[in-house]
Amino acid sequence: MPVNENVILLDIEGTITSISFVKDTLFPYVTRVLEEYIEKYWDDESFQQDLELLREQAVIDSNVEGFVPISTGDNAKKSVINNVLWQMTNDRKTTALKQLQGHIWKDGYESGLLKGHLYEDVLPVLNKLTDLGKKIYTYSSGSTKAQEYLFQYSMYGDVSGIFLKYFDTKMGPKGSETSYTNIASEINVDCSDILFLTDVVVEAEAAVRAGCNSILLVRPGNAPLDPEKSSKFRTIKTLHELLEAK
Ligand SMILES: CSCCC(=O)C(=O)COP(=O)(O)O
Ligand SMILES: [Mg+2]
Repeated sequence: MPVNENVILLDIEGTITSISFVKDTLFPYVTRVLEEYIEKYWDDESFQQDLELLREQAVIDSNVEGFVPISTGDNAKKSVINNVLWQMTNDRKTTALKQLQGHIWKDGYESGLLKGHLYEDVLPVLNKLTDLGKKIYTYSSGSTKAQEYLFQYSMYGDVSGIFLKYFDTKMGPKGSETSYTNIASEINVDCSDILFLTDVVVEAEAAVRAGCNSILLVRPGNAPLDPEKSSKFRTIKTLHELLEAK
């Protein structure tokens, strides 16, 4: 069997989806519609929950350099917009930002403006792995809703059925070992039965510290890997290599 582990846990951006789709399509979409979205949904319960998370995050962030506070009263909407834009400029992976982004992308996917990008090897290989009895999950900084929309409205149609469950930063940050033990206990397997695929060495290292195995993806447009730090890991260019004998 080319892959020993029974669980394949996939990072999204830089692993099965291009970084360019996230940075040049998804993020600019949020920047473009943010003001209109906040005006339209301000009083909705779903947005008020997102706002509560953003306010909680703002308390945590108050000492971060360049922090943009969220105010109450007349300036509240403007301050939320500025806080979100500040977080996005710094590519922060806070659960609060990611939850809001996921909700904003929903409209874009439903209107057909956004189509989730997947590298062409992803579906054939994941289908093959599923046929071999492997269980497929994702773990991304993007919220579980953002992940679900990306697969539901992908460039290949609705492919969400391939994935048994999506995990996000509610499991913990991707550079933290405990996030991987949390995921293992959520799906009731031992870490050693999980193969985590990612483009980021720090994430691979955290997964390995937790007892998982990890392989690095080298996709076009990814940041170059540090040769020394990445040398401990197998690197592959497409998922097809998972099906080849090692
Ligand atoms: C699920 S698509 C949105 C991706 C995103 O917002 C992000 O920050 C990428 O994180 P990843 O952990 O998939 O590299
Ligand atoms: Mg990634």
